[in-house]
Amino acid sequence: MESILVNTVDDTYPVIVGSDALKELPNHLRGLSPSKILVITDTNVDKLYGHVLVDLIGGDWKTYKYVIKSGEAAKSFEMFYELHSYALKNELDRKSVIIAFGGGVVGDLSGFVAATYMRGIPFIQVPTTLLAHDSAVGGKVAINHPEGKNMIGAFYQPKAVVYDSNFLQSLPANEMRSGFAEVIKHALIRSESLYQFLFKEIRRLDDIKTEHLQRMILEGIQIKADVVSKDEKELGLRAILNFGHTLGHAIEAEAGYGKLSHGDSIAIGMLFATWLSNKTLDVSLPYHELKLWFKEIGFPVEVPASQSTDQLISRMKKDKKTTSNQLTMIVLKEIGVTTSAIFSEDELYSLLNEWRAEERSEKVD
Ligand SMILES: NC(=O)c1ccc[n+]([C@@H]2O[C@H](COP(=O)([O-])OP(=O)(O)OC[C@H]3O[C@@H](n4cnc5c(N)ncnc54)[C@H](O)[C@@H]3O)[C@@H](O)[C@H]2O)c1
Ligand SMILES: O=C(O)C(=O)C[C@@H](O)[C@H](O)[C@H](O)COP(=O)(O)O
Ligand SMILES: [Zn+2]
Repeated sequence: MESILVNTVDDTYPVIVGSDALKELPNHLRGLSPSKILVITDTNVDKLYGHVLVDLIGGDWKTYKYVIKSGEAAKSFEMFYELHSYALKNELDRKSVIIAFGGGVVGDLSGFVAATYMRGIPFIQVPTTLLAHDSAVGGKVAINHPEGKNMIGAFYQPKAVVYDSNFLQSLPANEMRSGFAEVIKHALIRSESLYQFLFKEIRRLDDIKTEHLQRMILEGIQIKADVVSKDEKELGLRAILNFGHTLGHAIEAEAGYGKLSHGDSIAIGMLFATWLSNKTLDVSLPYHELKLWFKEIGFPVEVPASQSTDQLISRMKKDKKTTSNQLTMIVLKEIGVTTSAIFSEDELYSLLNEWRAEERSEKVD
């Protein structure tokens, strides 16, 4: 078992990682002396593991459980309101603790409820997806708006993250792929050696060796923890964690929440950002190698044909990194080294169109 620390302005918290990490949860709860506990989970996780968590903590503390319908649609204002009503009905107070037990959807939603209930109560992340090696760490909590991803939210750090890799054994293939996109992101922005390792060893996701999985989770979390510890509220450096997300979020929202996974969407976004790096900086990143690898893994590698460049640019304009109509893209100077590039709406429109046209013509050739 490993413990990685995240240092924030107000606090330092551990990310406990490993098989059987879950047994550390009661210790962390004891440290918080909760008056009550609210476990928020989703229908799939509850079916598989609901009893495990309740058996572990239910004897020691008055515990409530709220099960949301699985899927991205739950990151909604309605569900946020519903959870607040449930917490009020059951008289949770300021010493109550929320446990987010699930993937990034449960984590983002529950974290935002914790951030806002009575102006903030403690919460612990117990992630159950590969993607959540990213989402559970760093305190970005949010719900979606039809206009855009994570538009209503906060920076609100958990008291601890307990990441038990045993949960990943039941994760469906498409969800492993979605999480793997964020692992690749962490490598591309911060670690050439992690990228080389992933590229060499991981050609398919249904037979990942345990030690390979452990390595990618640990290094991914270390990268995330390091960036967040240096820039908790995205005043500068943290924006690198958004590599692939400017286009990726636009694609995800345009498809309709839950239609295309977060990871699949940002995989397309990362390909565009890599192409854009080659096009606009004096660099030659292995774009074609990356694209072929993505295809082999099963990622979509193009923007859905039904989405127009117009629609996408209008969504990208609303990205949180945009200021005064200038769109910011995180690009790569080399693998493991990023910089940011600013574009006007028209410039980015032309570049996105050019990339899409090139991809179409390559398919025909
Ligand atoms: N806050 C952040 O920093 C951050 C970072 C990355 C992504 N995100 C957000 O995370 C969300 C995506 O998270 P996700 O990919 O974990 O999605 P998710 O929470 O929807 O989980 C994916 C699916 O897997 C199921 N599942 C979860 N754990 C399981 C398990 N152990 N076994 C079997 N099935 C299981 C879920 O029920 C769901 O159907 C998006 O909303 C994205 O915007 C947030
Ligand atoms: O932690 C961060 O910072 C990230 O950008 C991580 C991303 O993987 C994640 O999808 C995040 O929710 C995106 O944030 P947003 O600010 O673009 O909504
Ligand atoms: Zn992401």
